[in-house]
Amino acid sequence: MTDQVTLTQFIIEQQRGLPDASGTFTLLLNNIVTACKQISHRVNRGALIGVLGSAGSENVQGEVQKKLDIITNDIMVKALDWGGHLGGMASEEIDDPIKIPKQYPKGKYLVLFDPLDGSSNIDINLTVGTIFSVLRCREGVEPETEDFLRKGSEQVCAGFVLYGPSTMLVLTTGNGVNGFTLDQDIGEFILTHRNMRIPEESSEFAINMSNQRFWEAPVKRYIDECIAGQEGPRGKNFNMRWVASLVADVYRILNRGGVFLYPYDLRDPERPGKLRLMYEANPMAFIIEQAGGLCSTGTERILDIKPHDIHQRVPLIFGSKNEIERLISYYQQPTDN
Ligand SMILES: O=P(O)(O)OC[C@H]1O[C@](O)(COP(=O)(O)O)[C@@H](O)[C@@H]1O
Ligand SMILES: [Mg+2]
Ligand SMILES: [Mg+2]
Repeated sequence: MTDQVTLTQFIIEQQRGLPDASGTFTLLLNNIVTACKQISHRVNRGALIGVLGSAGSENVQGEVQKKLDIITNDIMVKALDWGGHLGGMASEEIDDPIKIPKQYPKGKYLVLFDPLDGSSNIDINLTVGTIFSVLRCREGVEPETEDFLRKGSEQVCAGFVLYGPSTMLVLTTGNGVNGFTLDQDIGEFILTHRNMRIPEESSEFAINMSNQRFWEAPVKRYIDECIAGQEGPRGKNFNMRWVASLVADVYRILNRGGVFLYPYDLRDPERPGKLRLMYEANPMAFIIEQAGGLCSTGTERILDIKPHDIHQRVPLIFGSKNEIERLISYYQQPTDN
């Protein structure tokens, strides 16, 4: 007997407290986790098994796909479709919702996922991840696109797996945020980071500075004030980090606080942001809020957005509570641009 708590034990323990729990959710999560272990293995083997590099194709958003974008998407779909707990799925890499094959039973959940987040980093051996969001669906009905288009506040579970120096799972079911580390020797995720909380104060920001000339006034002001440091209006020095893998930037902020911004910018006025609402912003917003942080577009809480498209993009600003409140207040003040 050991004091270690496995992910399965942790989930079963949590479900015991719920009156109408049937065990289906535990099975669903188990299948997601199995897929992520397979992905972890592929990412870790990398060049040894010939999975790096471009696939030479584009996804629905016109982005060049890496081989691993396609491989990880296939792993997720295969691990999830047969179990009888899903009504349907949606993936960053596939235009329309993915139907459950006729021979398999249909269940009461929908899963939306980004199978490989930060994939532009994969060939340079930096941290990447898998992000997922779970919604309820009408049972026994073939879900239409409309059934997926629900506010983030309706998520029943959200999580991400980080393929970094350690493989880690960060998870919320609406009852705080917990982190699990994959013990490669026994193939189990072990609870290592209980009840993760984002520090309310911070002096670290994350933004892609190369877009500076396209930012709107509130973002310019916030970043200028950070950079002005001790001599500026904030009266303290700030540090900057930008991994360009959302999963890694979120994980850092969960641990030591900070602010992440991928704001609306004027590069392409038709494009509302870079990151995708349904399988990037929503699951991360659920996790960030459950850990005591805030998540916004600058003018609206992410979890309150009524979606209109599975692949829609949003401005995304999140992190330590006091800093995000300050940023939101800048958006509320009249400016020149
Ligand atoms: O390259 P940029 O413009 O800095 O964007 C980085 C952002 O794009 C992403 O890589 C988008 O995710 P995908 O790799 O899943 O398309 C985020 O993980 C990251 O925060
Ligand atoms: Mg992504
Ligand atoms: Mg991706």
